[in-house]
Amino acid sequence: MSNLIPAIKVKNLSFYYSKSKAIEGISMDIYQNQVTAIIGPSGCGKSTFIKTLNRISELEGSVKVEGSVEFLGQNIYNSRINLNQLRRQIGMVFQKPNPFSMSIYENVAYGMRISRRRSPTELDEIVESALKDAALWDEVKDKLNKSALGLSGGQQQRLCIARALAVKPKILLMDEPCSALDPIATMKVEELIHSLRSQLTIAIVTHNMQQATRVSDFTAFFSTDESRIGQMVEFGTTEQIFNNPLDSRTRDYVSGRFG
Ligand SMILES: Nc1ncnc2c1ncn2[C@@H]1O[C@H](COP(=O)(O)OP(=O)(O)OP(=O)(O)O)[C@@H](O)[C@H]1O
Repeated sequence: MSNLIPAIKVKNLSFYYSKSKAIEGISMDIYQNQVTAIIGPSGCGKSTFIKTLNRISELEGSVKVEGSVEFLGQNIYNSRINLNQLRRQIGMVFQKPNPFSMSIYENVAYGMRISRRRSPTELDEIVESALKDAALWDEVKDKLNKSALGLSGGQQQRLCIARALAVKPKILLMDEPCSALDPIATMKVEELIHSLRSQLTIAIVTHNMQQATRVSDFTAFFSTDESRIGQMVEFGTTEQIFNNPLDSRTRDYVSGRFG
């Protein structure tokens, strides 16, 4: 525990969609090379929270953020932050696989083509390595030029993970990455999360409590207050949150009594 280094430090973060406050006063650290799960009942702000960590939440239109998110010693809400660079360093995988309508190869190469010029050999190497890291290489190596839309849902999700990994992010945010997948595809993504931990830091939103216990080292439990605003109730090791929660609301949720 004592060797843990925060990759992201969230301080007193609140987020509003127009004038409506979705989350309030969240403070927590996301530790390097650890998997942190965000769990809680529907509508408590899990997706909103995770999307504030690379400022994807701003794509929702008129939004407001209070508090800070420190990454590499800077508040990412500082006006001088380069958003493209931030989102390369903090990548994201969404609930529904969203491959682009192009070849498998081009999906993975996409982020590198727009960041800087690379030789074809260099691109080939990065694409192969990202597909291997995403545990998809063996299944697609003979059809790299085929459309990504012809892959199964589980393969498409691993392709989206490969696409995110290709630009070498420091952090990977995953918003319910298995909710559209069958149990076998889910197991593959969970194994992948395990193996990626040595390379990067992962924050994952999940509705599935077994999944949180299987894949994460730390867990944050979110809930809403009486005015329906999301807040963090408890943060701890996954072992502690599930076996020895300190707050009665966490206890009720992890034991399946509500949510
Ligand atoms: N684009 C949006 N515009 C306005 N309000 C939104 C928007 N997205 C989410 N909200 C609201 O913000 C609150 C938190 O939603 P959010 O999707 O972050 O919760 P969640 O915990 O991820 O829910 P779920 O588990 O159902 O996905 C909800 O009240 C929701 O209605």
